[in-house]
Amino acid sequence: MAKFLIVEARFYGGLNDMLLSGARAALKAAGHESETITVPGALEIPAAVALADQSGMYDGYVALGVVIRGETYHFEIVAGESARGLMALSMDGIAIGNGILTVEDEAQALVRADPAQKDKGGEAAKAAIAMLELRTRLA
Ligand SMILES: Nc1c(NC[C@H](O)[C@H](O)[C@H](O)CO)[nH]c(=O)[nH]c1=O
Ligand SMILES: CC(=O)[C@@H](O)COP(=O)(O)O
Repeated sequence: MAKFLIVEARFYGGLNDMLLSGARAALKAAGHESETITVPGALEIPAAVALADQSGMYDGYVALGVVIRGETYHFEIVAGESARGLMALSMDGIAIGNGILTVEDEAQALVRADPAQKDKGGEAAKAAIAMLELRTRLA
């Protein structure tokens, strides 16, 4: 059994709840424990993962968030930089699954957050599990 930390940016409560449900279900189905922390937005997720990993308390991480395009360039920053930050941590050997939705509108987010539809929360959890297993095998 491994211990995962779910780091969620609760920008859209109902959508976040759906992502969280899918991620927790996937981790539990694989026999792993999980805890959840909340950060203000997707931009804060990579730093939260880095800080949590310094504690040595967790084996892997699942990043959950919803980024919906608005009127300005900020969407590109939030979507791109949160993904880049997670990728950098992943390249350092930290087992992470990226479940940050980057979508045009709430309808697209709903389909992807829903565990009964695209279940991106569960998908991110399964990716984190797979990367931890890979790291363990290659260690
Ligand atoms: N617009 C969205 C944000 N924006 C907030 C940023 O993530 C960040 O918290 C802020 O810029 C302060 O550093 N965050 C989301 O998760 N989703 C959005 O749609
Ligand atoms: C992704 C965002 O930061 C976005 O929701 C902000 O909206 P806006 O670009 O209209 O300020």
